[in-house]
Amino acid sequence: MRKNIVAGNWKMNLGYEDGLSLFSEIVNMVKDEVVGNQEIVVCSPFIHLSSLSKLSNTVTNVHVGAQNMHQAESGAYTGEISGAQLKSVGVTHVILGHSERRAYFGETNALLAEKVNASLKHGLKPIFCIGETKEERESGEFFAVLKQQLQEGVFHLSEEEFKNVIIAYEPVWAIGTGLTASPEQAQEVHAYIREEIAKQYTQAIADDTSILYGGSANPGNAQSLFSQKDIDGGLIGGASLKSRDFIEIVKVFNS
Ligand SMILES: O=C(CO)COP(=O)(O)O
Repeated sequence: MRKNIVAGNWKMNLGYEDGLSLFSEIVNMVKDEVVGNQEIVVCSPFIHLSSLSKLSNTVTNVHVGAQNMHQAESGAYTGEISGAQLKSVGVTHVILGHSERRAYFGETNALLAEKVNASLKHGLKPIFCIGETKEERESGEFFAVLKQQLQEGVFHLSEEEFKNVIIAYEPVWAIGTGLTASPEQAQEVHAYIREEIAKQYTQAIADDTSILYGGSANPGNAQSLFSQKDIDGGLIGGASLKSRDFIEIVKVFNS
């Protein structure tokens, strides 16, 4: 059975104390209000990770993730962070291939494949993001774009390795824009992704892969998105910075 996962991506927001306060609120709300088997992953800036990971030890279903990592083990890579370093502070997940990393930092599928390998080597679960731009959606070529991102980014993995991968579909045109993919549009893509995984690996592996939706998800639209058959959770940006909004999204999986 695949897991329902709600992950928050804080992006480059929150000072140290503000991040700790938000996370403490989330942990307390999870203890009081979350009753399902859903997993929660908070992906914070690096400065918070060590402290959040300690706080997360008080609840079993809350995990801490990074938003990026370098593909090398260690060495002269000024300003970068390695999988081993993340692991050493208790991080369990890492977002890789976010469209902001692809667009602003030139991350290619080939580089991301190396980062995916490095994350798995250190026992970190990659939340691998794929998504098309507005132009790619309008031109109708978006399925081909998504397929290429999967093929070059994660489909080189063995079955055993791929079982640790979480996929996030984040249409670039829906990120931070207030424009959300309709539940039907998102479902169509999620079903396509699952089909491609089944073709590459097996139906059983495809059925067990959690595929998250990201892009202007909020407490008002989460229910209709998450009720779609192939949408197993969300990768939440803006709404993950407010504990109440984030927890209401998490609670969609309470029933
Ligand atoms: O990029 C996102 C999560 O990774 C989505 O951001 P928003 O939820 O702010 O649109």
